[in-house]
Amino acid sequence: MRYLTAGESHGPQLTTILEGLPAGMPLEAEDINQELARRQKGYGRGRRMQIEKDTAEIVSGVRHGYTLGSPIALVVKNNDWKHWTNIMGIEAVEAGQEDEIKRKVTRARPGHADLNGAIKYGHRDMRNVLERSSARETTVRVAAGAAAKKLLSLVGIDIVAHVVEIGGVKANVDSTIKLQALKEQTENSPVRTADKNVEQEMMTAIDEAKKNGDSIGGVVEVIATGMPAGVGSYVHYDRKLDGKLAAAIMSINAFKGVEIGIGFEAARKPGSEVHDEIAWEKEKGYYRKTNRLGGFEGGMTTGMPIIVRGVMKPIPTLYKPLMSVDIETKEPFAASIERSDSCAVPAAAIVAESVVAWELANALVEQFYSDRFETFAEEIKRTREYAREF
Ligand SMILES: Cc1cc2nc3c(=O)[nH]c(=O)nc-3n(C[C@H](O)[C@H](O)[C@H](O)COP(=O)(O)O)c2cc1C
Ligand SMILES: C=C(O[C@@H]1CC(C(=O)O)=C[C@@H](OP(=O)(O)O)[C@H]1O)C(=O)O
Repeated sequence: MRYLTAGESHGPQLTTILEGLPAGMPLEAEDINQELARRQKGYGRGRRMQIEKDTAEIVSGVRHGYTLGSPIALVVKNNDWKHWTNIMGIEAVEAGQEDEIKRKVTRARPGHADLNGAIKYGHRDMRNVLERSSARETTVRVAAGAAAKKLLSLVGIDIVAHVVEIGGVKANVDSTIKLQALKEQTENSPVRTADKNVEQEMMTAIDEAKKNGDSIGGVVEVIATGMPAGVGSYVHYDRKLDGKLAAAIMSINAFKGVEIGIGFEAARKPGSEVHDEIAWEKEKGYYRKTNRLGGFEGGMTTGMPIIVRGVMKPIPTLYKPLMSVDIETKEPFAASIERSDSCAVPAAAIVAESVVAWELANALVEQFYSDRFETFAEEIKRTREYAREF
C-alpha cells in the first residue's frame, strides 16, 4: 500500500490518496473523523485548533460503506482558509499583492524547514516553504492511518498511543496494564497520559513554558497487540519491519528519536536482561516470557505486543524568538513568529499511532496479499493457527 498527501497549511484543503487497501473492507467517514478529532485534542495547542473542526470527505474508492479496491481519495477542508485567501490565493496577485507582501516571510525560524527549504527550492518568500512543512499535513496522515486502523481492528489487531513524558515530567508506566484500560484512561486525559499523578505536573510544565515564551517536547509510546509472528523479514535491509516503523516515526514533524522496546536502555544492560526467553503453551502457542525487545526479532514480529517510542523536540516557534537572519538584508533579527502551539506532544501521539498503524497494515497486506478483504483476513487467521502449532 502507499499514500500521498497534498495541501498547504493555510490553503483550501488537504488531500490524501490511498492505494492498495483490499476491496470489500468496511470504511466510513466516521471511522476517519473520530481519529481526526482525537488529533485535535491535547493541552498546549494554539488558537488554530479552535478554528478547525477537522472532518474528512471520502471522494472516491468507497461505495455504500465498502472499499472498492480503487484509489481512495480523502479531503479535509481548512476552515482557516477563509482568513488567508488574500495571502494564499490568486486574489493576492490580482489585488496588487499587498496582503501577500505584508505576510512575506524573510526571517527564517530556527528549527523549521524555512531556510534550508528556501535555499533548496529558490524561494525568496519562505511562506512557500512553511506552508507545506507545517504539521498541518499530519491531519491527512491521521486520516490515512484511520483506514489502516480499521483494517487492523478487523483482523484482531489493536493499537493505541499515549504520552510517557512531557518537558522532563515522566509518567510511571504500568507495564501490566491492558490495552483497553490504557485507551480509556488516556482518552480522557488532557495530556494523554495514563498516570493521573503526573497529569497536572505536565500541564503546569506546559503553562510555565508558555508563560516564558518557550516550548517543550516529550516522548510518546505506541503499543500494538495481536500482530501475528513472522511479519516483516530478515532477508533484506529494506524489508525489516522495525526499520520501517523507525522511519515512519522519524517522518513526523519534530520527531528526533525512536526506540523499540527498551531501546537505548539495552546499551546499559547485559544480554541476560535484554533478550526475552521463549516458551510454548497449547492455548497461546509460542510466546516470550518478557517483552523487552518490543515485539521484534530479526526485523520480524514475534507476536508479542509491539512497543515503539518516539521523541518530540520542543516546538521551534518561540514567542520569545531566537535570533536569526533576514535573507533580504542579511541583518540579524529575531525570528518571525507565526501563531504557534507551546506543546503538541499529546496530538503527536495520535500521529505516531497513525503512522505505525499504516506500516503494520502495509506489512500485512504485502505478506498476506489478496485483492479481496475477506480472503486476506482468512489468510491471517490461518497463519495464526499455523504458527501456534508450528
Ligand atoms: C502535531 C504537531 C503540531 C505542531 N505544531 C507546531 C506549531 O504550532 N509551531 C511550530 O513551530 N511547530 C510545530 N510543530 C513542529 C514543526 O512542524 C516542525 O518542527 C518543523 O516542521 C520542522 O521539522 P523538524 O522539526 O522535523 O525538523 C508541530 C508538530 C506536530 C507533530
Ligand atoms: C494546523 C495545525 O498545526 C499547526 C502546525 C504548525 C507547524 O509549524 O508545524 C504551526 C501552527 O500553524 P498555524 O500558524 O496555522 O496555527 C499549528 O497550528 C494542525 O495540527 O492541524
